[in-house]
Amino acid sequence: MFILDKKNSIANHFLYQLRDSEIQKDRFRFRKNLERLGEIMAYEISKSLPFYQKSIKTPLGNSSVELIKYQPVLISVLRAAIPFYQGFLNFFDDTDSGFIGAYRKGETDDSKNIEIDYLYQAAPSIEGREVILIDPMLATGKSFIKTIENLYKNGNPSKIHIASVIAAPEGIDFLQKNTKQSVEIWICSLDEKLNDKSYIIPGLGDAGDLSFGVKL
Ligand SMILES: O=P(O)(O)OC[C@H]1O[C@H](OP(=O)(O)OP(=O)(O)O)[C@H](O)[C@@H]1O
Ligand SMILES: O=c1cc[nH]c(=O)[nH]1
Ligand SMILES: [Mg+2]
Repeated sequence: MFILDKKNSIANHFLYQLRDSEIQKDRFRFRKNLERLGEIMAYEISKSLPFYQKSIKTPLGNSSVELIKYQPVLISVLRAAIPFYQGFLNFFDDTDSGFIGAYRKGETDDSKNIEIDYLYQAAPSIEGREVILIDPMLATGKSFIKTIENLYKNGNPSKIHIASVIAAPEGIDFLQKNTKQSVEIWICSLDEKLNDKSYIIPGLGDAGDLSFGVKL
């Protein structure tokens, strides 16, 4: 598992602004910081992808470069993923994307009752491809598991990456126990625990609501 804030960097500033209960009220800045972390995580994940050598003709001579063989398919779990996903798309600018409409039902009950309503899936073939599942919050892990189960209808991926901003240990555990294929987990920060409503503590609150307003 890769955890971005294990090493100090400018990303700490973006995480700080996302978490701070006053600064996060600036919705534009909140979305922008998610997007910036999406770009940073895309960069980190890119280092793990297969590369091939390509020669280049400059106006003055010849050079060569290593390029990514196949850009990974990006899967965005609506709605909170939209700004974080945009960061990935800024870097993997020519790849295929898929969109999942999922949300946690029964958020006011205790965590065991949380179920995921899976309303919409529009995704390309993922057969033999590397896939990055993108959602800024990894709480119980149920949204990711539901997404993975349904995505297999679109083929067997060569590799699944999970990219999140803040994760709870309970969610990481749930993911590792409930995936038939091993998944590579990339997060910006690992928090303490879930509360009795399955919100991440200390977390940042509700990422979807902070980005777009409270949904009914
Ligand atoms: O790990 P889990 O317990 O499944 O929780 C994480 C999910 O909760 C949030 O979405 P939410 O259901 O609030 O929908 P939203 O994006 O519309 O706000 C978040 O964006 C994840 O999709
Ligand atoms: O803490 C949490 C848990 C799920 N979804 C969020 O937006 N925040
Ligand atoms: Mg939400």
